[in-house]
Amino acid sequence: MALEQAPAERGLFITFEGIDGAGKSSHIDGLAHALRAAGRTVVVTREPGGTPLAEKLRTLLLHDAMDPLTEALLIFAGRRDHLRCVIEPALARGEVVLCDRFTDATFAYQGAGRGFDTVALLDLERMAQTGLGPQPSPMRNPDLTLWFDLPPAVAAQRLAGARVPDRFEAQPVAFFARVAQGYADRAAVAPQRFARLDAAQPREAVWAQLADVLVQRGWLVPAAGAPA
Ligand SMILES: Nc1ncnc2c1ncn2[C@@H]1O[C@H](COP(=O)(O)OP(=O)(O)O)[C@@H](O)[C@H]1O
Ligand SMILES: Cc1cn([C@H]2C[C@H](O)[C@@H](COP(=O)(O)OP(=O)(O)O)O2)c(=O)[nH]c1=O
Repeated sequence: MALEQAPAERGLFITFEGIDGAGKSSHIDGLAHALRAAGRTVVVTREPGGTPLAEKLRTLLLHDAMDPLTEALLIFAGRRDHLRCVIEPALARGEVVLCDRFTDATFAYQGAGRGFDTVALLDLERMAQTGLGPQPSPMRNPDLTLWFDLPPAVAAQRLAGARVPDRFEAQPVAFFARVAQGYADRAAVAPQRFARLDAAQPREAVWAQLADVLVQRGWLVPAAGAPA
């Protein structure tokens, strides 16, 4: 779908979520390109990571064994640094932040996947995502979460042979079934924020769904002659 300039200029925080292999990374650059073509300044970033400190934590998280609380604390420590150093400043400048995974991944992987206490995660979420600027402000949450929903067996097939698995990707399909349910649970409590994409469709069809979500929100408009 071809897209052209949209009027909105406030900062936008858009996250990409789904189990490993769901197809998130395949579409982030495409959306960045479409938004830039529409006149927006776009920051593409990821979690765990996104700052020098948080990237160091990412390396530890993806490769070193640790207990569940340590894992959760490192994830939120990196997230706060990422929010303070990258995400909040970009949003304050009116830019679009596209982030490959954010807090929903923590509820899905550490909470549903590993069975870590969800109430503790809610506390950590509140602590890490508030008090980020000089003025009191509500907890920072994404404006939109693009949820790439794909059956775990299909994701496993797509990933087989595609790349060397990290500590999370090496988990069995049953783990990803719990993670997928974790995403579904998060989506159920924030239906306005979540947009579910049927990620089992071919790449072009997934992109068409994604672009349509942005068009429906008024953040992109279809170019003249392009399908609405
Ligand atoms: N819609 C699709 N249909 C088939 N294969 C896909 C599709 N989207 C992505 N892939 C492939 O699946 C694998 C995982 O995609 P990727 O975008 O890296 O997923 P993620 O970032 O969610 O882990 C890659 O080999 C990619 O080329
Ligand atoms: C953000 C986040 C990621 N993860 C996991 C999910 C992924 O398996 C892994 C790395 O995420 P990701 O960057 O999506 O990996 P890749 O680019 O290799 O697909 O970290 C968590 O367990 N909790 C979190 O809060």
